[in-house]
Amino acid sequence: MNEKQLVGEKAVEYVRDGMIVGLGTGSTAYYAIQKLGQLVQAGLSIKGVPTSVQTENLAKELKIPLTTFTEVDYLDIAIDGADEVDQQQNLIKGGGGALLREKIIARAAKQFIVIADSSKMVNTLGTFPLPVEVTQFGHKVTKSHIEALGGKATLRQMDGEIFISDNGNYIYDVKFENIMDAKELEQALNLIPGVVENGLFVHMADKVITVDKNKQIVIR
Ligand SMILES: O=C[C@H](O)[C@H](O)[C@H](O)COP(=O)(O)O
Repeated sequence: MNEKQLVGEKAVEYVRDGMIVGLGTGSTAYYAIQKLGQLVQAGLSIKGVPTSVQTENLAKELKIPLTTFTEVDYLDIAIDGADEVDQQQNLIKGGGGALLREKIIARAAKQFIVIADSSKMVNTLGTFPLPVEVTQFGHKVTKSHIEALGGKATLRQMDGEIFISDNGNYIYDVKFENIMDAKELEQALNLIPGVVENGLFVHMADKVITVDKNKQIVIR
């Protein structure tokens, strides 16, 4: 079993009957959702809230019942991947472009469980360019304000076109040298008009499930 599957399936052990479950996005969350699909087929009763259209489609294929924030105002648990996890369990997320819905869902969850293979564990955040979701309107001006904070911003492209998020926004991937104060940067970015959200998740993870050098699961 690969590391992503190991951590993804481990996280599902925290899901109990009757829970409202935030369903993450990406190649690690995929394994958690697959496992949840199997458990639902075997009789587990849950309702999922997907963090992206991609995950919504996957959950529908697997016949996982879904709900929305018009019906619920909190979640019991959310399970999601990360692009980087530092030693304080702060995260960079959004490599798949789902950061906005992911952050709303993580914040609404009583328990936020992060699943990360060993390649995601870092001392300091910032090797992975930080995704910043911005409105299309005025995005070049917004970019210059983002870069004034010290990073180099690149407008995300996909298949030769500008990438558009599930919320209809653009994403800039911003390379900072080292992110020394994640909380300060998270707040400074979100104060810029035109920035909708950024991929820094500070003090949000309740548990990180990863794998050590001996391929043993580590929960911290
Ligand atoms: O927008 C995408 C999400 O933040 C993902 O959780 C993150 O990019 C990690 O994805 P993966 O598990 O595919 O590495």
